[in-house]
Amino acid sequence: MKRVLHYMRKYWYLYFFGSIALLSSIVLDLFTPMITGTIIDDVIEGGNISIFKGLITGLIGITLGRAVLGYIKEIMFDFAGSNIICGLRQDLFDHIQSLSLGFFDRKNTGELMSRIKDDADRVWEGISFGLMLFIEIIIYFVIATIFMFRISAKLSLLAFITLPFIAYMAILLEKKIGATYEKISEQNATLNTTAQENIAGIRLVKAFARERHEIKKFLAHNEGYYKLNMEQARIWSRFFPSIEMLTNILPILVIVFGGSMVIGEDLTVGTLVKFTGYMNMVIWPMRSFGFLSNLMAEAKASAKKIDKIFVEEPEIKNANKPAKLDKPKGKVEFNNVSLELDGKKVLDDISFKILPSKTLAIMGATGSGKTSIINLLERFYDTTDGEILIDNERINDIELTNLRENISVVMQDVFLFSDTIKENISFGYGDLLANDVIINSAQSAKADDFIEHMEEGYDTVIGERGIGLSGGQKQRISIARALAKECKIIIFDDSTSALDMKTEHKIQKEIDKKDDITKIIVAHRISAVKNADEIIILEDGKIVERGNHDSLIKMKGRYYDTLKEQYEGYAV
Ligand SMILES: Nc1ncnc2c1ncn2[C@@H]1O[C@H](COP(=O)(O)OP(=O)(O)OP(=O)(O)O)[C@@H](O)[C@H]1O
Repeated sequence: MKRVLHYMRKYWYLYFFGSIALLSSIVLDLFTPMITGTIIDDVIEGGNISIFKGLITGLIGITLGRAVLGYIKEIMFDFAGSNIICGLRQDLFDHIQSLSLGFFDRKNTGELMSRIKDDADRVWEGISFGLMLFIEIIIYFVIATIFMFRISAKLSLLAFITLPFIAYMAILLEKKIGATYEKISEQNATLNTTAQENIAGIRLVKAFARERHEIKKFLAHNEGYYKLNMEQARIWSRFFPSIEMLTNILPILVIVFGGSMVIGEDLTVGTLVKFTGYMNMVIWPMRSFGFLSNLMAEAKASAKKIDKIFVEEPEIKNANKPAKLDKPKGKVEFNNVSLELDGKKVLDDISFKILPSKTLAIMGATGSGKTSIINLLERFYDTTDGEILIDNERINDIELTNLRENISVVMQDVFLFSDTIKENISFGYGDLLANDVIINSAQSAKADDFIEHMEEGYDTVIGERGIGLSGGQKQRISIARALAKECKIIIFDDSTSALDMKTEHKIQKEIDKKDDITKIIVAHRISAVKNADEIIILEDGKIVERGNHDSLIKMKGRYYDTLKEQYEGYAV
C-alpha cells in the first residue's frame, strides 16, 4: 500500500482539484434541505410567494452546479487513478523484466499475468472510484452531522444510535472480505495459468486427445474460483442486509420522534423536512460503508500481492562500477566453474578456453549440463564456484546489458513473437539494422528461400509460436535472428536439431565462413561439431573427454562410440 501512496503523491494535484470539486458539490447540496424547508415554512405555510421564484431558481442552479462539479470530480479522480495505475503497471512490468531467471523458475506465467492485469485493476478501482467515494462519504457525513446537530441535538443523537453497529459491521466486513479476496486472487492466478498453459500447449493436448482431462482440470480450478466467489457473496449477503436494516431504522426513528416534536411545537414541519434532508445525506454514506469496505479490501489485498513482486530483487546484479566490452575480440574462458541449482550440482569444475574466432563444441547426453554452460556465460545464473572471463574480464564485472548485447544465442527452445518475420529477425534492433543485414542473415540461415515464397515475404505475420511454420523453418528464423545481431560471440544451442542433414550442412558452411567470430556449438550430431577447434564431452556436469575430431576418434572413447552409432554402416 505504501508503494501505491507513493504513486498517489505524484498526482496530488488531481486529487486536490477533484476534492475541491467534490467539496463544492457537497456544499451546494447542503443548500437543498435549507431551501426545501424554507419553501415549506415560508412559502407554503407562511404564504410568502415573492421568494418562491428565487428559491426554485436556487434549486435549479444547485442541480446544474452539481452536475458540472460532479463531472470535474469524476474526471479528476479517474484521471489520477488511470495515470497512477498506468505508471504502476509499467513499473511492475519493468521490474519483472529486471528480475533474474531464478525468479521465473519459481513463478508461472498465469500468476504474473494476474498481477499485471487483474490485481492492478483492483488497485485502480480502489484509488479512483473507491477513494472518491471515501472522501465523499467522510465530508457528507461530517458536514451533514454538524447541520443535523445545529437543528436538533436530541433528534441527532437518536438518529445516530445505530451508527456504532454499522461501523463495527463495516470493519468486520472489510476483514472477512480481505481474507477471502486474497484467496480469490490466488485462485484467479491458478485459473489464468491453467488456461494459458492449455492454450499454449493445445497441439500437445489434441495430439494426446487429452481435451477431457484438460477440461476437468480447468473445471476443478474454475469450481474452486466459483466457491471462493460464493464465499465472498455469502459474507456480503450476511452483512449487507444488516447494514441496510440499521440505516433504514433511522428515518423511522426520526419520523416518530421528530413528528412528536412537531406536534408538541418544538419543531416546525419545514425544520423537520430540513433535518430529514440532512439525515439522508448521512444515510447513504452509512449504506455505502459496506460496499466501500469490500472495494478497499480487494484493492488492499491486490496491492499486497503486487508489492510481493516489487520486493523481489534481481539475483544477478551489476558490479559497482561495471566494465564495458569495447570492441570485444571474443576470447572466452571458464576456470574451474561449478554450478549448483536447487541444491543439485549441475556443473562440476568446468574449464576451457576459446581463443577469438575459434569454435568450441559441447556434446553430452541430455541433462549433462550443456545448456547450463550457456546459461552461465549469459549470466542467467551466477557460478557457484570458479570464474568466467570474456577478453580477460570477469563477466561478473561486465555490465549485464553490455555482456548480453555482445553474445548472440540461438536458443534450444525456439520462440517467435506474433509479429512479422522481419521483426522476429531484427528483434528490437529494427531501426539499427539495415535491411541488407536482415536479408543476409536469413540467407546464411537458409531461411531466405521459404520467406521469399511467402505472399508477403519478410512482412508475413507469424503466430506467437511461429504457427504456420515448420519446426525447421522456425529454427532457421531463430538462427537468422542470432546472426543479424552480429556479435563477436555466437552460441548455437542444439539449434539445428529439426533440420535435415543437407540444410544443416549448408548452414554450417555459411557459419564457418564467418571466421572472425567465436562460436560455441551445442549439438548431439557429430556432423555439427566435427569442424570445431575443440570438442568437450560432458557427463553429469563434468568434462569426461576433450580434443578435436581426430584426437577424439583416436581416443576411441565416448565420442568415437557416438560416431559409430551415428554413422553405422557408412565409411567414416
Ligand atoms: N533452473 C533449474 N533448476 C534446477 N535444476 C535445473 C535447472 N535447469 C537445469 N537443471 C538441471 O540441470 C541439469 C543440466 O541441465 P541442462 O539443461 O544444462 O542439460 P543439457 O545437457 O542442456 O540437456 P539437453 O541436452 O536435454 O538440453 C539437469 O539435470 C536439469 O534437471
